Amino acid sequence: MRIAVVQLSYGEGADESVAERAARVADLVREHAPGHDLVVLPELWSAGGFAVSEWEERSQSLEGPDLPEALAPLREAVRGTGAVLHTGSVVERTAAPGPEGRHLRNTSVVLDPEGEVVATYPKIHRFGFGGGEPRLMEAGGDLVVTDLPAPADALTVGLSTCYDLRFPELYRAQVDLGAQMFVVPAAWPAPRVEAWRLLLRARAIEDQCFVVACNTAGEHAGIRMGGFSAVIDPWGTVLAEAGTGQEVLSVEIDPGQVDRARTDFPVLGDRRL
Ligand SMILES: NC(=O)CCC(=O)C(=O)O
Repeated sequence: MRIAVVQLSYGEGADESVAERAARVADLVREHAPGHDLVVLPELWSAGGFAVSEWEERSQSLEGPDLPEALAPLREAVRGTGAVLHTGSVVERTAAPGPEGRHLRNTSVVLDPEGEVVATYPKIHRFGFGGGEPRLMEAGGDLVVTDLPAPADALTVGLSTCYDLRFPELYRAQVDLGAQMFVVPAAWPAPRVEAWRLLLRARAIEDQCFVVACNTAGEHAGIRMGGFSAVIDPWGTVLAEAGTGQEVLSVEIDPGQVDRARTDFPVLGDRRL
């Protein structure tokens, strides 16, 4: 199974519109998706992970048959490449308010090779300590563990987003639902990037899963993003890691490694609840 991790940079076009940024990202998908089974983009690239004041204006509706402005060009880009596309996440605008009365969520969207939506995941743990996401967004309430369509169907995948990484019980719950690989889009800043690198490896080791993690690079809203996207195997070995700029990782993984690791070193069987 070959995976492409597209670590996007906000770079010089930090003030680009949603349409301009989506066109730029679609070009990257068109260029890099061929030859890959799964392509992964980072969290909130169309709205800006920390551009809180722009979230409302840049929010996207996922209701109805047509994809919104940020995702429609990606549908066109992935068609014909043969890859499944994890589009990272968007600021989703819902018609009905959620339990806390808000209309926004941080929602990941996965497209099949025809560009149809096959999975969504509203982020459960909101980052901001009372500001940012907890102030403006509803929290997701459901674990999402799913078998992606072919050709990315070799492993059962658990979806999570950025700050979720700090909550190991989420990942253990996903393992209990069958997860063999965690896909984690992120907008994780540079000052805490060593925590990001460590937690990615910890989740891989403790849950004996592949971790596919796609962070953002560059700077926006005065925050420098951390980069260091990575693909990590179930033993915690880093198979590939990006630097701090825009970069695309292309990594071949052996899906059989999950079952082999869990058989050869059956630590999950020693849990005491
Ligand atoms: N977008 C996020 O969830 C940021 C998380 C973060 O910066 C941290 O956990 O540290």
